[in-house]
Amino acid sequence: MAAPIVEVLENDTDVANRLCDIVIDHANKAIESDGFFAVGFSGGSLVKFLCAGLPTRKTDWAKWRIFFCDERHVSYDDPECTYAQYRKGLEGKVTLTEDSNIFPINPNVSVEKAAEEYVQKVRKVFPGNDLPSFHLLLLGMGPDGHTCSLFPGHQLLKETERMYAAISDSPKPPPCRITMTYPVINNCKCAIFASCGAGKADILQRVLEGNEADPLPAASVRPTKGDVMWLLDKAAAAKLKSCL
Ligand SMILES: O=C1O[C@H](COP(=O)(O)O)[C@@H](O)[C@H](O)[C@H]1O
Repeated sequence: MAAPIVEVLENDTDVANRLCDIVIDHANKAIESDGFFAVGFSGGSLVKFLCAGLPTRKTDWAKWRIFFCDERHVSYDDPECTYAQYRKGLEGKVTLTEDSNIFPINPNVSVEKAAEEYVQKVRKVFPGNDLPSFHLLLLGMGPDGHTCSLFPGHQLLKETERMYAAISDSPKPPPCRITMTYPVINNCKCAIFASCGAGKADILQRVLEGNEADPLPAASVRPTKGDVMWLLDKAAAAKLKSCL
């Protein structure tokens, strides 16, 4: 298991640019070697970072297979819907076709059923693989150390079987979501976190340097055969001893 790679950039614009450059590089290499690019998108600040820069770069969007690392169980017209946020941000710039190159959850069934259905969608893109290995997961981290919809102290941190699970008691609203779990997260080829702002500084220090006995959710993202990278702005990195 490789140690996390940490890059500190001047500000959030530089983080977004660097992130988009790296994503496109991974995408084009995966398309060349495997014929498709399986990527997990997160919500929150990642939406703005990716929508700003991805459309200006060259890639074959038809070969992308965009899944969600987590998603809120709300209708597509709800402003909390991550899928809708990406659609809005990329509209008119990138051709996104539902269940062809982008895979939303089904909000019209129960959250448990939506998680089960989503596993089937993932399986279709990785036929024959018991545990898919995404080319890239793009992750955010909340100020409590959560990533995806895996929250500190939640029982889903112990999930070992299902690759996506439902959560109905998310401490951050909305309460009902579906989320990737560690078995599939830590089977990815590469995971990249992008975190910006002074509000993340304390928790980042704990996640990256805390060596805690009961690690925060973001600290448990350690792909067994892949890399984990952190792209930070100076404000978020301000309390890292290794960056002083
Ligand atoms: O609720 C969520 O929050 C996390 C972190 O968001 P951020 O805005 O603090 O970067 C996000 O990664 C996740 O996808 C989302 O559902």
